[in-house]
Amino acid sequence: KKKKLPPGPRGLPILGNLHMISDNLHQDLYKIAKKYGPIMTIRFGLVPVIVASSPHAAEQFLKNHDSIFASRPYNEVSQYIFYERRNLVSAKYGPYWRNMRKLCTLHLLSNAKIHQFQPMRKQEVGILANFLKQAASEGTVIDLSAKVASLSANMSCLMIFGKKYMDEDLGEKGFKALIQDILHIAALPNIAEFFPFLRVLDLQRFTHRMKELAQLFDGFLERVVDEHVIQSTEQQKQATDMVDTLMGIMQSKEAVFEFDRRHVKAVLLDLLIASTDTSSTTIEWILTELLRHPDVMKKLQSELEQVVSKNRMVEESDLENLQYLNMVIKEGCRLHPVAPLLIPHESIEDCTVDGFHIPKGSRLLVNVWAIGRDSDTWLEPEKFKPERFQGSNIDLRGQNYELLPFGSGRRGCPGLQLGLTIVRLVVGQLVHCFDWKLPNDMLPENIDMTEKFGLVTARAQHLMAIPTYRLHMK
Ligand code: HEM
Repeated sequence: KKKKLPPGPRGLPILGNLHMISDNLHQDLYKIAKKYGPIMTIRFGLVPVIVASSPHAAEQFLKNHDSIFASRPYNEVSQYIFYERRNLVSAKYGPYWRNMRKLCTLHLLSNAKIHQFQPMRKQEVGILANFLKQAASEGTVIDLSAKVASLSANMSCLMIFGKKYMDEDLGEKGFKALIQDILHIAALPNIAEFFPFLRVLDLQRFTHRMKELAQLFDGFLERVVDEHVIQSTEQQKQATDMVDTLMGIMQSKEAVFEFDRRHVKAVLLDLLIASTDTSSTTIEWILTELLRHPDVMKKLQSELEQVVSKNRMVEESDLENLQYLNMVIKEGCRLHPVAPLLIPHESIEDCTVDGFHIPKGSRLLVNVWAIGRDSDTWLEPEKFKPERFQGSNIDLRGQNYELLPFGSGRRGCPGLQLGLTIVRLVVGQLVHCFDWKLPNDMLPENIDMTEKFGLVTARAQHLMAIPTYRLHMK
């Protein structure tokens, strides 16, 4: 008896459904799923891809069959750039991933570690606020996307490497553009992966670019690690940043698995790439929605006035008391999950989901962008309305399958607590300290909302706005 695969559009010979895919993969899959249903199959070349597009489907894969779908597919980016998959993000499901994940959650992303970097976050957000205060007095238009990206890169560098690195420190294109290059290239369909026999031709010049990026980042990470080795021998310093922590683990030989300099570099690169653009892009989209909805901005400012007062800035200790801010963030993440298809998962054995046969080695994409727009789940899904979370216990930590900006289950984001703290603090501070106006009398409804798809999907156009300082403090 033939096993029943999930339905899907008929593919072309060899190409499969690749011809149906444009620049915004998540949007294309959303449209295709409307016809074929919340669990569907498409083919990228020779590779079967299962797409989950409803809360129920997400729960099936990420909870009920979590251990079967907890692996990651092979890809050339992790092979070339992430030290032959020695990082956490692209490690296969198994003992190596389990040990790595434990190491990261226990030593690098624990609550104690997050707390340790709190003064640094306060200082960096303070520096940005001072810059904006000056710009406000001069009526300058601010490139908010660029400012938030720099803030996030600075916070990531200070936490991971112990110091800030500037764009000039990495290649001609600069630090932030190169991180975006990795995220972009990692998300694009790579012909060499779908048609292994075409690999040698490198038709898209991806392999060439990956090797270039790998060399640039490796040179940079070598320098960072060397600097730390010199400092630790000269000053006997305590572990203060994540490089110190990882070097300490490497030297103590306490890791129960092979852990050498390549592993240290792979984890450092993982943390840098996983933390920088995710946080800044989430903030960028939420600020965009606030500028598009002045009434929501006003309501949030009034909450901030009540809880914090206009006599001081927002502190991290205020965050728990800012209920409306939390609703704004949930609503922003519902409409703009920055990883719209999560990171691809892969099944490690055959299984049956909702009566459909899913063969071993299938790629799984969970379209959380589509789930956030599911009209069976959300009332008026296209509208930005934080009030929909009033009195609701839907949270974004992975227990509620209608809202999964951080994924869920074994491969869910281990940096959730840190990422959420940064997003809440920065959005809260920028809205509390400043009123924001669009340049050239632009109307809120005219803000361009085009997306640029990548592993992290950002605004295609930078967000520009003019601040006015609004606190009573000098
Ligand atoms: C707002 C900020 C962030 C968002 C929205 C976010 C989102 C995500 C998503 C959607 C995944 C994939 C889940 C899956 O495949 O099922 C993920 C994985 C991951 N994230 Fe985050 N993330 C954020 C911040 C961070 C931070 C700050 C760090 C660390 C410093 C981090 C580290 C990781 C790692 C290491 C993984 C891979 C986990 C694994 O494969 O086992 N993330 N994140």
